[in-house]
Amino acid sequence: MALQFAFPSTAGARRRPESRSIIRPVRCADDRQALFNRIAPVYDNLNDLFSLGMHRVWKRMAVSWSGVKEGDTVLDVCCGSGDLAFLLSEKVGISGKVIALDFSKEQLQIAAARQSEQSKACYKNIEWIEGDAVNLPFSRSSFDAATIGYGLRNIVDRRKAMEEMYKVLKPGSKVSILDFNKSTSSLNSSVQDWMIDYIVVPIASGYTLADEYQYLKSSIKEYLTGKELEQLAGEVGFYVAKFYEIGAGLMGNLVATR
Ligand SMILES: C[S@@+](CC[C@H](N)C(=O)[O-])C[C@H]1O[C@@H](n2cnc3c(N)ncnc32)[C@H](O)[C@@H]1O
Repeated sequence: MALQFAFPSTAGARRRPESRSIIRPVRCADDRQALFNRIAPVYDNLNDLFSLGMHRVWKRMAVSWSGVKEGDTVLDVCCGSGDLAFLLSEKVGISGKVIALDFSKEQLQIAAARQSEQSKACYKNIEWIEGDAVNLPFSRSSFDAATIGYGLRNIVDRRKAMEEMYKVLKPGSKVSILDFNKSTSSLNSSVQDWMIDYIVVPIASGYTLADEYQYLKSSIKEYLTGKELEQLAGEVGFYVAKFYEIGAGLMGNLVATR
């Protein structure tokens, strides 16, 4: 079902009345859905700030690794406010189609508002779908390529999400999975921890979102290493899976071919 949204008010972050010092454990899908709804108003600006704009480069790399071509029908899972979907639509052009799915209504509202502010014709063929990555509402073998940016780490049942992506991809097509790298290098993980503790969380606390961004650290610790991601993709049925470290090893991208 395509979502039709009115323009949301994105003027300023929605502030909660008081800052909380207790870190609420984020354990289940419902917690995560609420978390992504809460951070939606500031998510894009904070991404630019924390990565000094580099997330845009990594997302371009992820899209290019997906092997997307003009005229393709492609899927972006966990689309958030739409960065990867917009990049994909530039690749598929006006003869292609982008389906972008997320379970956060607020992220989707921002994505739809961004779409209506843009004049590029190709952006018109993005359809926003509210749905769950572990239960994709599409037929088997419907997509020529898929992406998922900073999404898989946040999904409780990652194997199911991988199975779902495998199911909806056409044979021979690829999924490109961009996320933080759960590095096996203690230097890399110390740098990630330091950046989260001393840059990300203090800035996020200015928006009363300290807990939400503190979750980043535990989510990386609970994520999979590049080797584990390759292994999971193989177990699910992808016949080639290759993990690339990018961003000085702080980020990683798995490319899996069905
Ligand atoms: C960190 S954001 C990434 C957004 C976007 N892909 C980007 O790279 O900017 C993660 C997104 O995944 C979505 N998400 C997490 N778990 C999900 C699930 N099970 N089904 C659908 N969306 C999910 C969240 O709502 C959120 O918008």
